[in-house]
Amino acid sequence: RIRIQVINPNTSQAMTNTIGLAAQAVAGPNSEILAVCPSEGVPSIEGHFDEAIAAVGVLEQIKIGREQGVDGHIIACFGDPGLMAARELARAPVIGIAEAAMHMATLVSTRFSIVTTLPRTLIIARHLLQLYGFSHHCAALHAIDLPVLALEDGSGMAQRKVRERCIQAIKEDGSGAIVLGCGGMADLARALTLELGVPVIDGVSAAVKMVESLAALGLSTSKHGDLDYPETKPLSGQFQIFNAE
Ligand SMILES: NC(=O)NC1=NC(=O)NC1=O
Repeated sequence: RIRIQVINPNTSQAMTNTIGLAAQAVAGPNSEILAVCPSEGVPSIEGHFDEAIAAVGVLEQIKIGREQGVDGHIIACFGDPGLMAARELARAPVIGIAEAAMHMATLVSTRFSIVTTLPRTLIIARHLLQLYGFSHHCAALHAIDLPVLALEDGSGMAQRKVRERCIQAIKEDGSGAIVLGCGGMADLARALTLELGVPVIDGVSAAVKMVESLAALGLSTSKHGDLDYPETKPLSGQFQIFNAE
């Protein structure tokens, strides 16, 4: 049996639920999903400032998961906030949903489009494309121009906008697949794939299957080199929780 910790880096319980259900829907019979979010932080992540705040909460959850002995961690925000820091802290694999969705998209298409939330977050997706080496795979990036939490307001407006943007991207971008650029869109991928007839990829479910694959292969985060545990030093104030026991 493996246990996968799925971290919603923002503090919105509704989005944590959406993300947890999407992870549960694809989890294998041997996998247990632990959906969590930071106890304090930012209700939604919509820029560099929010990401910096959220990263501390992600690291706190990574530490808790490590103490619980989880077999993998997922950072369920499209900016993959704190990913490399989390890999230093973790022993088990740590997968960000942006990297997971991008990797999957390259396996089923030559070029993909990204549909995300606010236009100002497009630069974060662009930075990740460069960091992961996928810039030339991404045909275009689109934003529905709604805040992240519009996905949880029950109106269906954000979901309709995502669908419209996907249809437009398929018509205009010359890409073969769509990557959904928000953890809160995780529940939309399967229906959109069926309706639109192209792979619409959610990073939460992609990451769950990647963690299961890594566990099955006996692979975990390398501690040889720059992802070794952080250097030991006396952390102060709110960060004392990270001091080695
Ligand atoms: N591009 C995004 O919408 N990023 C996100 N902000 C959140 O709070 N969750 C996400 O996935």
